[in-house]
Amino acid sequence: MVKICCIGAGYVGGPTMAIIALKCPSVEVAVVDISEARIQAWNSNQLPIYEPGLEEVVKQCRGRNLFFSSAVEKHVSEADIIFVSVNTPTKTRGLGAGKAADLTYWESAARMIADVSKSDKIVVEKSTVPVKTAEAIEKILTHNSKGISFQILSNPEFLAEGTAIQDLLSPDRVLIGGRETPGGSKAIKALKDVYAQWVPEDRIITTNLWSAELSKLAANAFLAQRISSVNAMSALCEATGADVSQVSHAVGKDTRIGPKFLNSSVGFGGSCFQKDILNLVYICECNGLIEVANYWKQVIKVNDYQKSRFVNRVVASMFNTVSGKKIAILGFAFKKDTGDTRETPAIDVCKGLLGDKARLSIYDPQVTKDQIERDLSMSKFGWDHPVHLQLTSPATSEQIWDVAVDAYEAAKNAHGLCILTEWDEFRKLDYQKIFNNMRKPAFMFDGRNIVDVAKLREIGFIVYSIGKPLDPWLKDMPAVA
Ligand SMILES: NC(=O)C1=CN([C@@H]2O[C@H](COP(=O)(O)OP(=O)(O)OC[C@H]3O[C@@H](n4cnc5c(N)ncnc54)[C@H](O)[C@@H]3O)[C@@H](O)[C@H]2O)C=CC1
Ligand SMILES: O=C(O)[C@H]1O[C@H](OP(=O)(O)OP(=O)(O)OC[C@H]2O[C@@H](n3ccc(=O)[nH]c3=O)[C@H](O)[C@@H]2O)[C@H](O)[C@@H](O)[C@@H]1O
Repeated sequence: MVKICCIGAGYVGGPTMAIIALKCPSVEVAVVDISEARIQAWNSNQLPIYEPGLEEVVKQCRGRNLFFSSAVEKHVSEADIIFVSVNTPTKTRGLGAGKAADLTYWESAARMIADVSKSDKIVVEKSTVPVKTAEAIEKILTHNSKGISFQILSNPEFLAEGTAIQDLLSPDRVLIGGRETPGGSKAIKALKDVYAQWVPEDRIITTNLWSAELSKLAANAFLAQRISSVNAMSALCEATGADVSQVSHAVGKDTRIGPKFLNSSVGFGGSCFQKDILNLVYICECNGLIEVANYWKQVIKVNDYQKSRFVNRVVASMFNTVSGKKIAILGFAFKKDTGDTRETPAIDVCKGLLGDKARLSIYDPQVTKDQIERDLSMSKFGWDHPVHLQLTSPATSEQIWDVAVDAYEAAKNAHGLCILTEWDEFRKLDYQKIFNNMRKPAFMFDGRNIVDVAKLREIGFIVYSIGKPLDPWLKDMPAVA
């Protein structure tokens, strides 16, 4: 029986291994983590992450051929194939701080694999890593290898949160990179055999190691670039009276461009886009490719611009001050159908409004108060470390934000309402009821373009919706970041 061990029981390790266990009943899969709490949660009825469809898959396989354990060394030493899916945060100190990937967790996992292995292993990079990481990992593994053979493969993950199960069951492609040697080819075949249990052969792409590592960074950079492109257009739409949804639709009809990923928003969030582009920028700089680095840097600059543009719109519309005013924040997760808040644009928007002394009432169907508290007190990039190693600054004594049980409570007596996540339930709210219980004039700032602007204006709201023709009220308000 093939034994697989995955180091890192997170958003990638957990769901990916659950699907492998589901589709390969003859493979034994152990998912291990240094965080005891996370492993306990995976073994409980309250999984540590929210992902539609995940619970059913875990329940079906857990205890059969899927195991969650904190006995890291035991499972690593017994495995034939070891996936490494640990955090690869942005460095906060030293060389490359603010850009380069911090490979501390990866390196410690690799050293541990080298220490405890007694038989040949295939080690799979599942985490997103800088191109050429495999070379460094190989050195760590083969130094002191006691005659054991290690084959390194790059098998980056392309799942998106909220649709992880679907993405894993029916991936656009599975990418496997390996050494162009007989040993490398054998390892690639072994991993390919696992995926081939459910992924059609023509969707399993094999490449050399460096192409696989770089393709992952490139894919995320291209995706984020599309969002920054449409968001840049949204600012121009507001200035000219064009409607960004109409522009996206018209542009996306070109089959060479395609309709996906063209929704204008308050900015992209999530654990990877920014981190991976910063990493790409750093790699370009290290290779002396300054123009290329600057090109990709601009994707992040536009994203930051979009978030501050939104905050400025809110403040400028409300007579240039939100001091002491209650503002409802609907949605805190970085996208719908996930409880994940890593790099969510809501953090920057909330911090921007709190900086102008607003009082916030936050509601998100999947994000807890504790999480919001951590996010609003955490330093930049602090979140991307195992939970027990995260540093937060002490909460402010004067708490100027709170969490509401639902959207109606959040909006009660509020001056304004900001939609920051596109949860389906926000489309179906009784906006007349919300309007009746708000201060007047009542403002709606839709950062996700999900409300019916005409209907809300009919009710009496002053509406700002990203990239849409401006409300007459907003036309005279200077709000460019
Ligand atoms: N979240 C996502 O949607 C995607 C993430 N990725 C990449 O996958 C990697 C992992 O991301 P997530 O799963 O989101 O992170 P995560 O933070 O949810 O999970 C990482 C886990 O690794 C554990 N860990 C860290 N060092 C360890 C060690 N030495 N031994 C055992 N466990 C250790 C942590 O405790 C944590 O539970 C990152 O490189 C990320 O860029 C790639 C595609 C999608
Ligand atoms: O490497 C990763 O971590 C993953 O990053 C993204 O997945 P994810 O961040 O989970 O979610 P996306 O659906 O890509 O959304 C990212 C952000 O962009 C925003 N977005 C997305 C699409 C769009 O049209 N407009 C837009 O603003 C979302 O609201 C969200 O804040 C990629 O889609 C995955 O392929 C990749 O594996």
